[in-house]
Amino acid sequence: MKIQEITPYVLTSKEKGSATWASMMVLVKVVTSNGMIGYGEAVPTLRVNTVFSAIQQVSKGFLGKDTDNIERNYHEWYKQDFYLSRSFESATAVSAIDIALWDLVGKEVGAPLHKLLGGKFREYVPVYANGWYKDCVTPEDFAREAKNVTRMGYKALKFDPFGPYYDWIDERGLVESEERVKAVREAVGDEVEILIEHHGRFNANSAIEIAKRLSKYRPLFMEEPVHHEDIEGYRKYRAHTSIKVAMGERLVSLKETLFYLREGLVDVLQPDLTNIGGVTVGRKVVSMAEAFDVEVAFHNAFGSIQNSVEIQLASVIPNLLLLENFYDWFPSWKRDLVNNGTPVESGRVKVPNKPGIGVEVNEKIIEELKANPVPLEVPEEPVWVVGGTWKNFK
Ligand SMILES: O=C(O)[C@H](O)[C@@H](O)[C@H](O)[C@H](O)CO
Ligand SMILES: [Mg+2]
Repeated sequence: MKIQEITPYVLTSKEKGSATWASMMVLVKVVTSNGMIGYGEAVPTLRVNTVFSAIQQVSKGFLGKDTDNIERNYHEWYKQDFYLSRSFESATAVSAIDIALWDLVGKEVGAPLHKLLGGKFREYVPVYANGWYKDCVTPEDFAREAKNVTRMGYKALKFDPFGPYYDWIDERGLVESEERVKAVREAVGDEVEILIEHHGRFNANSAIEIAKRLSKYRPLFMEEPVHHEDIEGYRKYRAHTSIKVAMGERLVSLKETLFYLREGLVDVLQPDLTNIGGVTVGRKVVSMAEAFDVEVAFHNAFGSIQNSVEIQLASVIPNLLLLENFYDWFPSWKRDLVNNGTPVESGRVKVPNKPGIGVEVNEKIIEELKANPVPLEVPEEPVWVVGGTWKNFK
């Protein structure tokens, strides 16, 4: 099949998601010469505008190509772009198109991705909850909502307990963060896993202090304890802590990932198929992690196409730890965007057997919610913060 049209869409509505960027989706629709349709998804963040135009640019490299040659098509873009390894916009654009191509090939042969990728390793993908702590500030707020998450059947949940602290944290911040984590541990009991999100925002000294205070609550992992590119910070953190480190959502290539694995900086890799290079690069990255004895917990914070394709890849790999899940905290239109939903039951998702990425898109929602890409406002609370938590409680 020849690639005939590639169309990006920005979807948004008044209904708020768990964070500013969680209220949007950047969708890519690919149509072939024989009228088949595949869908992919790109990352929004504050770059909705530039990602939208990156998709238009990257499309020029894919139009007229054959959907049978997914690997070669990716490589062709790698060759053309020159700055791909340095451009988040190009990486997410090519990822979205790649996901749509895998969707198309699955639909063409009538097989779900898991079948094309080696077959199911598991029928159910274990997930952890994120996005559940909107507007939580006090320990009581966190405890109440965490309890609710466990009542919904989740066995693992992630949260960022650090309020507005950035770069460094003082005694007051350490005390407040600890009170929140303690409250959550007490609310969920010993058997539910707690994952601590730092959003890559501390210097190593502060992150190490945090680890000292929080280790006793047995977090499953500490996510992005230091700034993403702070290699020396990661090394220092590793030298002073024994707690597991998770990272990877901002990685944009196979070889960038190799660096973190080979340096021994990561225990749990968190690749995101919507910026690592789609399924084509994503499947290599998770196999490489397997060889390093590193588990995988896919980053999955944006929309229902990302969620669907990640369920497929998560179902086939032996080294899966968990898949991130916002599904229950999506604005409702993100759930409605796909016809056959992927609900979470008892902390896991049943792997769909429908062709391609395993879901069908409801085009009516696209027509209703498509919007012109416009530069986003930059509010005091950064877009990556779960809404209403960028506050101190005392
Ligand atoms: O691991 C993650 O999920 C990310 O770091 C973020 O994507 C956030 O948690 C998100 O900002 C909340 O919407
Ligand atoms: Mg994160």
